[in-house]
This record gives sequence, C-alpha cells and structure tokens, in this order.
Amino acid sequence: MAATGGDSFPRSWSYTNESELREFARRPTLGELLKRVEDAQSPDHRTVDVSYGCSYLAPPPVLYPFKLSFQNLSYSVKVRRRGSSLPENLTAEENGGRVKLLLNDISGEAREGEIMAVLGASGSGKSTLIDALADRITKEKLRGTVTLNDEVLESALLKVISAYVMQDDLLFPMLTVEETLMFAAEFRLPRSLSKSKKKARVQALIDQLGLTTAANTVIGDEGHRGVSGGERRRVSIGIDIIHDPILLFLDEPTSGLDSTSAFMVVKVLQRIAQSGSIVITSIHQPSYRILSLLDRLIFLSRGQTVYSGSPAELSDFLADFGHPIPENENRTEFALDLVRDLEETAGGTRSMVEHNKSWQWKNKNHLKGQRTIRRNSSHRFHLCLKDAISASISRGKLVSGAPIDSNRSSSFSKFSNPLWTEILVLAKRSITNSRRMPELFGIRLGAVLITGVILATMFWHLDNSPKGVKERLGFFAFAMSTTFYTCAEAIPVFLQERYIFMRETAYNAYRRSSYVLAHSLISIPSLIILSLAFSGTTYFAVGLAGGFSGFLFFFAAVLAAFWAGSSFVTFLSGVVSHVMLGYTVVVAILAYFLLFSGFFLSRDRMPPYWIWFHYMSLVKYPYEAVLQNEFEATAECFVRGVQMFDNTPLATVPAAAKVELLKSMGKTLGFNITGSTCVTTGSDVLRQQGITDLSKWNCIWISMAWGFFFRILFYFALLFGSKNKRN
Ligand SMILES: Nc1ncnc2c1ncn2[C@@H]1O[C@H](COP(=O)(O)OP(=O)(O)OP(=O)(O)O)[C@@H](O)[C@H]1O
Repeated sequence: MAATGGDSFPRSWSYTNESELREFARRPTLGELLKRVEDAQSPDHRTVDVSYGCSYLAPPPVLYPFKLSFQNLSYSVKVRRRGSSLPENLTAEENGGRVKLLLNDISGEAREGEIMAVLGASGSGKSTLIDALADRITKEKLRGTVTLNDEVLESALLKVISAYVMQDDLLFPMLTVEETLMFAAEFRLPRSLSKSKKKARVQALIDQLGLTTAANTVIGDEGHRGVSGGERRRVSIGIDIIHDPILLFLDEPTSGLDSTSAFMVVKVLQRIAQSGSIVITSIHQPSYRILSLLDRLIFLSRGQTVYSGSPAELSDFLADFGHPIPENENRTEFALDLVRDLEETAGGTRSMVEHNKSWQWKNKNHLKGQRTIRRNSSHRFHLCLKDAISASISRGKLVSGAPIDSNRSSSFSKFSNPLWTEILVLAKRSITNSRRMPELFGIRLGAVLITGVILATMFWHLDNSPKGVKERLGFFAFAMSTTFYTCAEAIPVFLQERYIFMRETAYNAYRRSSYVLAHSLISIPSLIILSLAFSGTTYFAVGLAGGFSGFLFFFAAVLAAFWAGSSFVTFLSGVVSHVMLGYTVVVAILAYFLLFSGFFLSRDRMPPYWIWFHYMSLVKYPYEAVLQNEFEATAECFVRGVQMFDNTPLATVPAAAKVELLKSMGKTLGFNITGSTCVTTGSDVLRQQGITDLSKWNCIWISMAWGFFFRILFYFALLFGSKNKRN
C-alpha cells in the first residue's frame, strides 16, 4: 500500500489488491487509527497509512477543520420555592410545574482555530451553556444535540479530547508553577512518553502561557505570597490543556483579573485555538482589546440567544435592530446595556430574540449560496470524526495520544497511567506540598505532645490502689478519645483538596481509587510519628504496666486508634462539604463513641437496644485493648482487704477496726480475709468493666479493620459524591 511518512498526516487513497480492499471494508476502531498515527510518529515506523476509515471511498481530502455544532439546546430545572420570581421565558406548562428554563432553544457552532465567547449579564445562562456543551449536564435533562463534525459526541470520547477550566483556581499552594504543570503532565500524559518529553511539553506550555518568569514561583495562598492572579489563572488553564485538547471550555477565565491580565489570558486562548483547537469561553464584559481576539459571540439573555455572530457584525445587527452603536462606544458594553434595558421592559428581550432569528436565517441563506459556489470550484471532503481526530493527533494534538488499549474494542483507555503510577505521582505531589507547609503537621504534632504532657503530669506515676484503678480507667478513656479528636484536623485538609480532586478526576487525570490509596499510604508515616509522640510522653510517666513489650502494645493500640480515627474523619470529609459542619458532626459522633465505649457504662449495664452502638464505637476497641494490656497479664493486686472500705462510709474507720470487720466477714463467708488479702486482681477489674468478649489483639485488629472499612467508604463517597455534573 502506498504511504506517505514523516510528521505530517500520512495519506493514501488508492488500494492495489483485494486484500487491501477487504481491509478497507472492515472499519477500524479509533484506537487502531490512533495506533497507526502513533506508529507513524515513531522513528521506527516512518511510513504508515491511516487513510482508511469512514472516508475510504473518497478522493484525497482537503481537510475540514473541527466544527462543534449545537442545535436547540434546552435545559430546565425544578424551582424549589413558590414565591421566587420566575423569568418570563417559561411556558405555561412549565410555569405550572414550577420549572425554570435555564437554556431555551440555543443553537450555534464553533470552529477550529476560533474562540467562541458566550456573553450576557450575570445569570443569563453563560455557565449553563458551557456546561451543556462540555457534557456537564446529565443527558436526560438536556434537550437538543451537540455534535462534533456532525457526529454526536460520546461522553468518554469527549473526556479524552476536551478540557474544562473552572472559574476558580484550584491549585496546590506550595508547588511552583513548573511543578504544578509537571504533575499535570505526569497525570495526563502517558507513561510511554519519556520524562524528558514531558518536561519539554511543560516548557513549551510555560512559554505558550507566558509564564517563563514565574516558572519557579510557588502558587501561593492567603498565607504565602505567590504568583499574581493572572498568572495563577494561566496555570489553571495550563493544567487542563497539558495534553493539548481539541476542545477547550472555560468558565469566566478573566473574571477578577485586571484588564492587562485578562487580555493576556485571552491572548493565550487565541494561541491555543490557533494551534488547532476550538475554544469556547464565557466572558462577562470583554474590553475592546479582548473583543478583537474573539471570533464568534453568543449573547444570552435569560437563557435565550439575543445575538449570535462575529464581533464585527454586531454593529450591523444592532443597527438593523434599530439601535445603532454610537461612535466611540464599546460594542459589547452597549449590547449588554441594551439587553439589560430590554429585560426590564414588559416584552423583555423577545423582540431581540426574534430579530436574531431572522438575522440568522438571512445569513444562513447567504452562506448557502456562497458554499454552493465554493463546492463547485474545489473538491472538498469532510472527514468523519474519528479520522479527523487521528489527523489532528498526527499534527501534534492530544499530546497524550490518548493511550490505546489495542486488546480491547474500546478505542481509548480512560486513564493515561496505570494505578501504581498514579499513586506514586499523587503521593509525591502531596508530600512535596506538605513538606513546604510543615506548620500543618507541626500543629498536629504539637497538639498531641501537649495533650500527652498534660496527661503525663496529671496522671503522674499512678499507684495500684482502688483509686489508682479508677484513675487508670479515666486516663485510658481520655487518651483513646484524644487520638480521635486530634484526627479532626483532616477535615479542612481534605476539603481544601476536594475541589482539586473533583476537577482532576472529572477529566480522568487519575482514578479515584488511586487517590484513596495514595491518601491512605501517605497518612501512615505521620500517624506513626503521632503515636510514638503520644505513647512516649504518657506511657512511662503514668507508670503503666508491662515494661517495654507493654509499651510496644500500647503504641500499637494508639496507632490503631489514630488509623481508625483518621479514616473515619477522612470518610466524613468526603461526605460533608463544609468545614464547620464537618467539625460539628465529627465532634458529636466522637462524643457518642466515647459515651458508648464502655467507660461510663459497662457493656453488661447498657440497655440491650443500645448494644449495637457499643459495638460501633471506634473508641471501644483501642480502649479495651489498652485496658487488657494494663490489667490482664499483671500479677498486681489492685484491692487488698483493708482497701475494700475505701470510697465507702467506712473509709474513715480506724485500720484496726477494719481488720476486725474483715475477720468477722471471713468467718461468715467461711474463709480467711486479712488486711493484706488480695480481693481484686487485674482480671477482676476487666470483668467489672465488662471487658470479656474480645482479646487485646482482636481489639487491635478490629480497630484496624474499621480504619480500612472507612477508607473503602471514603472511596464510595468520592465515587458517588463527585459526579461533577448538573442534574
Ligand atoms: N439548580 C438551579 N436551580 C434554579 N436556578 C438555577 C439553578 N442553576 C442555575 N440557576 C439559575 O440559572 C441562571 C443561569 O445561571 P448561570 O450560572 O448559567 O448564569 P451565568 O450567566 O453564568 O451567571 P454569572 O455570570 O453570574 O456566572 C441563573 O439565574 C441561576 O440562578
């Protein structure tokens, strides 16, 4: 088969034998097409044919650029409260059903190399339209069609070829610009791409984004000085375009920026578009300079299109509508003011919507005529979507090359890297970020050490008297619940990361399971340090029993408690999205765990209908473990004959009288009790506390198992709680 090689898109349109024809008749998957492109780009395979596919019967093509079309998009939501004012663009039926129409019959198209800007007043539906185009609205709710090169886009394919840049800059504050982009490259670019190529891609992107001077500056946050707002916004864009997507959606990328920074951001978007992408962005109020960079505009008013066309045609459109733009007036500002004025009139913007429709109709007919002339003069050819994507990749788009799983019929594998690579990269990123904010772990360690020292001094060298037993029980209950409370700090840490996680997983940067595993693994060293700090400060100072082996077990129990507690808090932070609410829930539940642990009320004294909660109490298991460690193996006696009267009205009776009392009690009972007879051993203490059902090691295993259980729940919370789509 004839083939052309090199870096350009190789084509061949003639087939020489029957087997080739048969080969053509079998349509390849997109994966196969991309594989051929990949092979074509590798030095060992300079000549590869990717020409076959949906265009096999056609003559050599003149490639059409990508064209994203959307037809009659409508999207409505149920309005919750009756009294709320509804916009007038509701049908009677919808109004009756208290439904608000956020998008009303929106159509348009955007082409490769162009920036399409969605404009409108606040609440006009800009973000909603971007969401609709970026497949961030559930399919059942969105009416109308979105096609790329006249083919309906599957969600999985869209995720691979597109990127969505959110309004907020969700970045790790202590990573530099270059590190941030490098981590994005490690997530999004396939492992088959060497480190040096990834670095080269990052450098190219830094240049493209105009971030060369800020490359080694940290992103920063409220507490740390970092890059400027405009630079931060460009880094956010860079993360999402690291793989050079074909479609780029942005929600208000210039909001909050000064005019120079905003212009630079849009300039970057223009460069991206010109590199062979379609850029669709919402912009609140573009300046004159920004307007000159935009290719198409869609003006929205209450979910309806009031103007759709180029910025240049806007003046003619408005003049035709009877509102010519005065000289020296910013076109978009004038249009926005006009729309706002119309919105306040009785008829609303209906007249402008209708005028736009007739304007579009006129334009369409005009273009049709032009196209007929062009069709006759040149032999144009329209590539099907899969071929077009292959061609685009061969021209250098989608740097990741959307790694191909050649063994499966599905053409794209969802993720660029295997699970273990994702875990490594996630762990590396998190450790790098945390290392530069040592105060976060320092505060936690400080809290544990201070608690340990307070406990050590409060319960200094406890004796083995009955009071000592009580004090030990109090120490253990408090110590074990403290470990849980100090875990609550995980809430803000994860909540801060939560939106970064949602952004990254929405476009398959990595698996949710990788995140959970990495999150769990990197928490272990810090939990070990905290456990050592707590056990070290308290164990010997309080005078607990068991020597060094007893200390090791105590450390293991504290570690199990930290593990279970941190897993529980991590799970809660995956469910609750507000810091204060998170703290309230954690503190309340941990208080109940302590209440039901068996310290205040032993298991055999609990009402039977609360026993289930006793077994669910995470404090129960480490508490029982350390109690058994303390009382089980020891030969110590905790209550001797005369001490039986402690804490009773007979406590003040003279010692000789107590001995006499013991003698007569012994006579009655039939055995000898002296002042030094041991009446309560360690096992008796455990029995009195109702600690009879589990061995100390089982308590530790169960504690650890709870930890794993909550990590699994955390995974499901992320899986179902971060869909990133509107309903
Ligand atoms: N779930 C919802 N329920 C009810 N109304 C909603 C819902 N989501 C969005 N809206 C409304 O839809 C309208 C369009 O919202 P959208 O966020 O798309 O506007 P926007 O033009 O992007 O605004 P801004 O420029 O302020 O970001 C707004 O009036 C908003 O209040």
